Amino acid sequence: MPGPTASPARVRPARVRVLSVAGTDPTGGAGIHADLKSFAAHGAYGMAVVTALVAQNTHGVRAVHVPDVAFLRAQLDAVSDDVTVDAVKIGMLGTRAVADEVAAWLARTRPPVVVLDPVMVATSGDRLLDRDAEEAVRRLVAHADLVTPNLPELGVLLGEPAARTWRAAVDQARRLARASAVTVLLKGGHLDGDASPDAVVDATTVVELDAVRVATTATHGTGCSLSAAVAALRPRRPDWVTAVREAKAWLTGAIAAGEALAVGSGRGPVDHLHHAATLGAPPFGDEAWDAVADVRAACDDLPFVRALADGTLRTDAFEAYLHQDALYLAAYSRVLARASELAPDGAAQAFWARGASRCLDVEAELHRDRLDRAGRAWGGPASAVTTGYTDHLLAVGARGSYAELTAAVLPCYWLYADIGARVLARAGDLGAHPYGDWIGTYGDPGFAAAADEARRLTDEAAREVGAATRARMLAAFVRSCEHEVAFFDQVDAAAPAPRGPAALAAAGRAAP
Ligand SMILES: Nc1ncnc2c1ncn2[C@@H]1O[C@H](COP(=O)(O)OP(=O)(O)O)[C@@H](O)[C@H]1O
Ligand SMILES: Cc1ncc(COP(=O)(O)OP(=O)(O)O)c(N)n1
Repeated sequence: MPGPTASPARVRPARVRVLSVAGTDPTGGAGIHADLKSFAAHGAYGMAVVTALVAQNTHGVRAVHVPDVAFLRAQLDAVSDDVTVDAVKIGMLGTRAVADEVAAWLARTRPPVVVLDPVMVATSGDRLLDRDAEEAVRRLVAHADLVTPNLPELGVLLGEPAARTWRAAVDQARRLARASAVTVLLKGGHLDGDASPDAVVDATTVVELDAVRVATTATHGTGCSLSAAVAALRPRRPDWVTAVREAKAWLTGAIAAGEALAVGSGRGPVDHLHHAATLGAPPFGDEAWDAVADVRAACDDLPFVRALADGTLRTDAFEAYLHQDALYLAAYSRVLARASELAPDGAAQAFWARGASRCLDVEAELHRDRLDRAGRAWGGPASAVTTGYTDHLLAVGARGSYAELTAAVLPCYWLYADIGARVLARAGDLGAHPYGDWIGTYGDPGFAAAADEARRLTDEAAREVGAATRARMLAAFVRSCEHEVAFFDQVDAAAPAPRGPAALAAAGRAAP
């Protein structure tokens, strides 16, 4: 019977509400304990229903007690009668009766996201699922959206021997995905070698996620922690691949930090909160802005910026700058499109996509309204400075995470708007100014609002990353600010006028 306090659908919750249905680990490395830490590490509100009480530690399992299924049902119903569940992660089930009870509850309640970690045998070799329950777990796959087997578990789900190679395992995962209409997160932790790849496999596609194997003893509960992280992320991420990629990057960091916890003398747990150094840290934007105080101060004294503001900049120097700006914007548009592709939600995706489109409009305007009218052949190559900047952005886009990319693209919004505001203030009467119409665009409230939103999205992304990624964000931001300054400085406003890109090339400043 629905309880009187069921959450009203119209209230938008501050956090996603994620339920773990799993066994216990009193040393806190696996089972519901690991799941709840993973949920918290990803900003979710965690809940737990216990399927089995397990006396275990970092060396192995000593005893398992499975309470009566009527009590399991009471726990499950107590949650779902009262709380809106945004995602469920299912772990250790223990017995056939438990697996069937959970399947019946899923059929009744139909949670929007169901992740099934088909836990069968702990890495210590201890069984966590009765042999006669394997068929019940196979039936449970039909209720799941994502199933996360390791290599031996995948074999059992198919009723086949475990794959001995990664290729054979991917083939098995594809067959399971097709037969059960489920997405499979195939985990490669049991492979030999230097890599620990995973793959997200559905009926038509295989996306392999590479990772180096961390040399460590801290791998207890890795499978629990990964599936819980994916369940916590999926309601806020556009697809499984995005959620898994993010969860796996986090898990690799958690594994690397695990031994430092010094928990137990066997195979120890991972550090779920390895990114805790960034919890409670100031907003990324505040830290980043302080870090580039020198760079910002240097901007106002650049000959180009001074000459632009006081109107003494030569026309052809200004046009050479605009030509490079047009080339830059074409590449920057692609980088913003990549940010849109990686964005965690629809609003961020739309924001970066609008930015990408706007860059192309501005690039076209530059040619239509200024460069083509100037009558010179502005078709030459990007300068070394422009290429250096765009290569940096494209590299972060190709290799970095969403958070790093937001930090790399932010200076083009924020630092540019900041410099522009001071040029505008120094320029005086724009009607009498030779570049008044251009400088006037620095006061565009639409651009200021876009810069604010880019900063807000970057702060938001920074709140979800660990210390190492935040450091890479800062490095990417500082590097982009340095490129912004070099970009303004590439046309020497004081020297005899360069004749467009050909002159820049002749001076040894253009890209080959
Ligand atoms: N030493 C390691 N270094 C990096 N990643 C690892 C390591 N061991 C396991 N993983 C990762 O941990 C996750 C759990 O993998 P696996 O050990 O295969 O599952 P389970 O814990 O269910 O047996 C996977 O993402 C896997 O790639
Ligand atoms: C209660 C409980 N559930 C699951 C496991 C298995 O954990 P897993 O993440 O698969 O990793 P290992 O600990 O087996 O490496 C468990 N031990 N206890």
